[in-house]
Amino acid sequence: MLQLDVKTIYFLVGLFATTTGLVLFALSTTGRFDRWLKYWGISNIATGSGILLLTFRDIIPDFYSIVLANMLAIIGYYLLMATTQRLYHRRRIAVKPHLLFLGILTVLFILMRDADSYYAERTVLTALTCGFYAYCVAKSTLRIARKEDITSAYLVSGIFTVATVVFAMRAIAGLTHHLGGDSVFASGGVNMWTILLAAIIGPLWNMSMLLMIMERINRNWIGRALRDPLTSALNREGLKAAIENNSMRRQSDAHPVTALLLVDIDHFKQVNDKLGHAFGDQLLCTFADIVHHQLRSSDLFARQGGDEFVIILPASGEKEAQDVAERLQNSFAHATEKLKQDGLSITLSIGIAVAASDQIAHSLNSLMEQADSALYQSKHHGRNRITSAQAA
Ligand SMILES: Nc1nc2c(ncn2[C@@H]2O[C@H](COP(=O)(O)OP(=O)(O)OP(=O)(O)O)[C@@H](O)[C@H]2O)c(=O)[nH]1
Repeated sequence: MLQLDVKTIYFLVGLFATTTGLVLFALSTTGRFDRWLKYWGISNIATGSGILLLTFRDIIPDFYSIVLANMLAIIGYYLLMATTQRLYHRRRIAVKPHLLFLGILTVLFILMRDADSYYAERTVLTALTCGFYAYCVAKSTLRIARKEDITSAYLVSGIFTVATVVFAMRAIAGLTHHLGGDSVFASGGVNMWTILLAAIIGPLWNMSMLLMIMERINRNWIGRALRDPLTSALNREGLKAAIENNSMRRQSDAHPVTALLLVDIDHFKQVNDKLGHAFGDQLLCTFADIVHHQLRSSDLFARQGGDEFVIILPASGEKEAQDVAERLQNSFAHATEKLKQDGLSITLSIGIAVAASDQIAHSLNSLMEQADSALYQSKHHGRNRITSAQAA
């Protein structure tokens, strides 16, 4: 019959976290990963070695098996929070308030290095601090899940929510003297349950973090393959893929028509010739920003090539398309006002075509042709115009 005492479980949990951390850290030194992998590796090493040190109680001095052990566990959680914050914000993270929190706790722990007293207080403090960081991880991974539509980030967030609850239980048990004994290795009460849960949660969160990062990288690459790198508008492939997505079909019952706008910047070549290619690039980005601000989340925006763009407005007819076209012309005229000083009058020519929403995926080419003829009419009649295919 297999018999595991609490100390052995602690040892195994510590060993697993430390070795996982060492592997992650070794990988991070290859320079092939962003800094988050280093944080994640060190976080595992710190938490794991803290737990391992705990199991050497009575073998090594109390300072190492109590003060240092608890501090390492807290630092490990802190770095885990830093990892997920870095993943969320991508750039810098706000470290100062957290370092202050960590500093206060360090002082408290050093005041409590007496092995035989303050066991419950120590447990409460460690549980509250680690619980706080686990809560921060749950919150930032939930944000990643929602903002970037990453399913496995929900899993990470769920696991850390459970971890937060486990730490809260431990803190409450410490405060109400229900820890199950006066040592961290007591095999009764909440103490036993929390270490068992930690043994399950540890491997699970490492696995789910890995899944989250893989899914994120995957989405990032797919996103890049379907977008124009300069303006972040969809490219042709991206537009096709988005149309095949059933979002437009879902809306077709309530709103049977979809409008397509083909937009071309007038005299764009003159911008390149007079102000340089880099300025031309900037103008394309300005136009893309204006469009991104004007459109609804269900609308599609793609770059056809050069200075020509496509906008698809699901659940919109002729009238809505005209309104959007006019708004774009006005905003663009406002944004390019200063170019008049350089003798450049940069405007937008637009062609509009409308089709039944449930036909859009099949009739995209013919709709494009209609919008293209309408755009040609806009150019032909002096530019800075909006022409509908029905009128053309
Ligand atoms: N800066 C920059 N220019 C580009 C890019 N792609 C295409 N172009 C330039 O865009 C210009 C488009 O010129 P045309 O198609 O003649 O259009 P236009 O000058 O706007 O003339 P009209 O459409 O007739 O008003 C060309 O000079 C291309 O070299 C790009 O990514 N960046």
